[in-house]
Order: sequence, then structure tokens, then C-alpha cells
Amino acid sequence: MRKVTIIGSGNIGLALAKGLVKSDEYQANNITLTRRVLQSLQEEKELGFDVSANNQEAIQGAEVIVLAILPQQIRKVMEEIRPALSPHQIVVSVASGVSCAHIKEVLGLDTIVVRAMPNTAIAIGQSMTCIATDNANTEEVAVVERLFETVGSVVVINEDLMTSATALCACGIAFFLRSIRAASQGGVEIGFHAHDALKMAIQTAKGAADLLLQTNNHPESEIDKVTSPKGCTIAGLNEMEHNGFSSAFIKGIKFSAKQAGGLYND
Ligand SMILES: NC(=O)C1=CN([C@@H]2O[C@H](COP(=O)(O)OP(=O)(O)OC[C@H]3O[C@@H](n4cnc5c(N)ncnc54)[C@H](OP(=O)(O)O)[C@@H]3O)[C@@H](O)[C@H]2O)C=CC1
Ligand SMILES: O=C(O)[C@@H]1CCC=N1
Repeated sequence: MRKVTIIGSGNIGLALAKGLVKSDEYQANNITLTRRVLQSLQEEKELGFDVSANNQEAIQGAEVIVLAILPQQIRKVMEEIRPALSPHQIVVSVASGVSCAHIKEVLGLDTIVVRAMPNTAIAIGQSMTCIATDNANTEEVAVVERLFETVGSVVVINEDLMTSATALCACGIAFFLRSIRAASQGGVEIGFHAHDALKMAIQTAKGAADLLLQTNNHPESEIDKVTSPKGCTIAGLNEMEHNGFSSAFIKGIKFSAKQAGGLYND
């Protein structure tokens, strides 16, 4: 079985590890997890993951090394692992705003580097992951594609769109979650208990997403089927638009994309 090392087992690193095991394509004992505060990985150790605070030892024998470290911490980690890297290992960075060129500048120009931008739904095999590279060959990209396809959908994009992918997909999951919370808060105001309102909002959002996935229809064509003439749906939608709903969403995504590009401090 292929060995994967995840350096930086925080929110996204652990979500990836859990998703890989849940997919049944990987076993916990083929995944090494690192972080400095090793006590925080006690539960994962009990689940069978190999855990370590030594990044150099942890990457030995790994086919793929995932850097799931904050952009502000990644240079130090790369300097640390550089002497222990082997030529055929694929380095996958999920750090936002850190380019392939930045990574090769520290790890060496011959290092095989692929950037990946997953989201936290990776823990349940439902990530939307964008990947990009400027030097990996087709086979190496295919290895990374297969890894992330076991935990969701994958799109290969040009590297110059990675910060946009960060905003739309990685941050995006938070935007949709906030919209579900807002819907449930509205539900409470119109008469439901919080628990029921949240359940209704979640299933309605899931139905909307599945409708688009399964029919390939444009959202507006599905909206047209809901909006009866002179009805309450168009009244609600237009009230939301008068208050800037689409505009706020678009502005938020643009602002996140701008921020995502500036997180790496040389
Ligand atoms: N959260 C998300 O949804 C997504 C995040 N990303 C990107 O993933 C990266 C990580 O983000 P996120 O998971 O949210 O951040 P977290 O802070 O949750 O995780 C970072 C982890 O790195 C560990 N770490 C720090 N220094 C070292 C080191 N020297 N050696 C080993 N481990 C170390 C930290 O643990 P300790 O302090 O114990 O060392 C921490 O657990 C970021 O670059 C972010 O841009 C990308 C897509 C989605
Ligand atoms: O908020 C962040 O900076 C990270 C990157 C994408 C999702 N979380």
C-alpha cells in the first residue's frame, strides 16, 4: 500500500487523513501524521496512525508528502525536511498563497511539487479539490489526482487560479455553512424550534446541491421551477437581492481570494 506522510496534522491535515481511511483505499498504518505537540495526536495514535514530531524521520519511505502547514510556518518546515527528501517523492502543498516556485526555491528546483486546495468535507469524502503544478509529469499528477479522488472530486487547474480556487472551494465551504445557519435562524423567527429549523435548512441545502449535481441544470433554471407567478418565493428572493445577497456573496469571495494570495511571508 502507498505510504503518505502528512506534515501538520491540524484541521485540514487530519480531515484528509480521516477521509483517506474512511475511503477504505488507505489504512491508518500507512499514514504518518506529524505535529509539534504530539499529545494532540493521541486519539489518532490509538486509531492506528503512525504519529511523530520528527518531520525528517516521518517522510522516510513516503510516496507522497503533504504539507498541511500554515503559510507563515511552511518555510521553516521545508528547510527542515529538505536534507531528508528523496528524488522521487512527490511534495503536495495545501498551503494557500505559497506557489510551486516558492516551494522549489527552498526544497530544490528538481523537487516534484503539486499544489492542492481541498476543503474540510474531505473528512467525509466530499471535498472539492483543485490541483496545480508547474513541473510534475502526467504520471505524478495522476498519483495526486487519485489520492484526492478517493476523498471527493478533483479539478486540475492552472496555478495562477489557485488563490481563486482557495476562495471558491476551501473558504467556500464556510460561506455555504454560514448561509445554512442564516436560513435556520430565519426558520426560528417564523416559528420552528432551533433543532428542527437547522435540520430543515440542512436537508433543503443538500437537496438544492444534489438537484444541480444530478440534473446538470443551471441554478436559475431550477429557481424558475420554484417561483410561482406573484408567489412567495420570488418575493423572498427579490427582498434578499434588494438587501445585497448575491452582491455580498460575490464581494466576500473576491475579498477572500485577495487575502489568500497574500498569506506567505518570505
Ligand atoms: N482549514 C482548511 O479548511 C484549509 C486549510 N488549507 C491550508 O492548510 C494549511 C493548514 O491549515 P489548517 O489545517 O487550517 O491549520 P491548523 O493550524 O489547524 O494546522 C496546522 C498544523 O501544523 C502543525 N505544525 C506547525 N508547525 C509544525 C512543524 N514544524 N512540524 C509539524 N507540524 C507543525 C500544527 O500543530 P503543532 O502546533 O502541534 O505543531 C497544526 O496542527 C494552511 O496553509 C491553509 O492555508 C487549505 C485548504 C483548506
Ligand atoms: O482560512 C484560511 O486561510 C484557510 C485557507 C482556505 C481555508 N482555510
